[in-house]
Amino acid sequence: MSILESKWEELADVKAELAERDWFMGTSGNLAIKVKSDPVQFLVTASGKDKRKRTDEDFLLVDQYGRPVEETHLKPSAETLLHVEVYKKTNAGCSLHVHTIDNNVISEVYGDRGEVQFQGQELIKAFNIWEEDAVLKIPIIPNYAHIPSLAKSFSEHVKGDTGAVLIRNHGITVWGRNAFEAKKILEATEFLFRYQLRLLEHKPFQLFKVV
Ligand SMILES: CSCCC(=O)C(=O)COP(=O)(O)O
Ligand SMILES: [Zn+2]
Repeated sequence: MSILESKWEELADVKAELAERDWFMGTSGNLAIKVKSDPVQFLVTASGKDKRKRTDEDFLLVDQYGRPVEETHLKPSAETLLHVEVYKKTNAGCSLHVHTIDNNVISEVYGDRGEVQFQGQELIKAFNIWEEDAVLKIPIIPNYAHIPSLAKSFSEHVKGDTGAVLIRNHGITVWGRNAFEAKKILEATEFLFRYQLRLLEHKPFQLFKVV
C-alpha cells in the first residue's frame, strides 16, 4: 500500500469514528492528514459532502497552499486554509474540524473573553500538560465569513504540534502530531465542554470562576 493509500485509510477511519459520534451534522466538518513534507501535501475532505458517508471521493490531495495537486471535479473543503496554517506553522500530521452543540455553546458563553480555561481536570493531560494546577486555555476567535480572514485570525493561535481553537458559533479545529493524537485532543475538548456545561447547570457561579 502506498503512503497516499495508507493516509487515505487512516483519515477515512477517523472520519467514520467521528461520524459515529454524530459530529458531522448538516454536511459540517472537515478533516485533513499530511501525506508529505517539503513541500507539504495533505489530503483534505471534499467540500459540501455528507461526511458520514464513506466514498472514493471523500478526500483530495492538495498542496501547501490548499490547491488540488491534480485536475479534479472535487472542491477542497471551504475551510482548507485553516488546515494550511496548521501544516505551515507546525509539524502536526492531522487536523480535524467539527461543529457540535457543546462546542458552539461554550464558544458563545466564553466568546467575549476570547478563551475558555480548564484547571484541575484530569483530561487536560490529553494536551500533554502534566504540571500540578496547570491551566488549559482554548482560544475563541470570531467567525469571519471571509475564510482568509478566519485563517489569519486562527493562525495567530497555531503554536505547537498539538492544539485547539474554537470558532465562535461555528466549531472547533484541533491538530496533533498524528491522527490518533488529533482525535484524542478532539475527544478531550468535547469532554471538557460537556463537563463545563453540566457544571454550569448545577453551579451557575462556575461561569465566573473559570476565567
Ligand atoms: C454546512 S456547514 C458550513 C461550512 C462549514 O463550516 C464546514 O465545516 C463544512 O464545509 P466544507 O466545505 O468543508 O464541507
Ligand atoms: Zn466549519
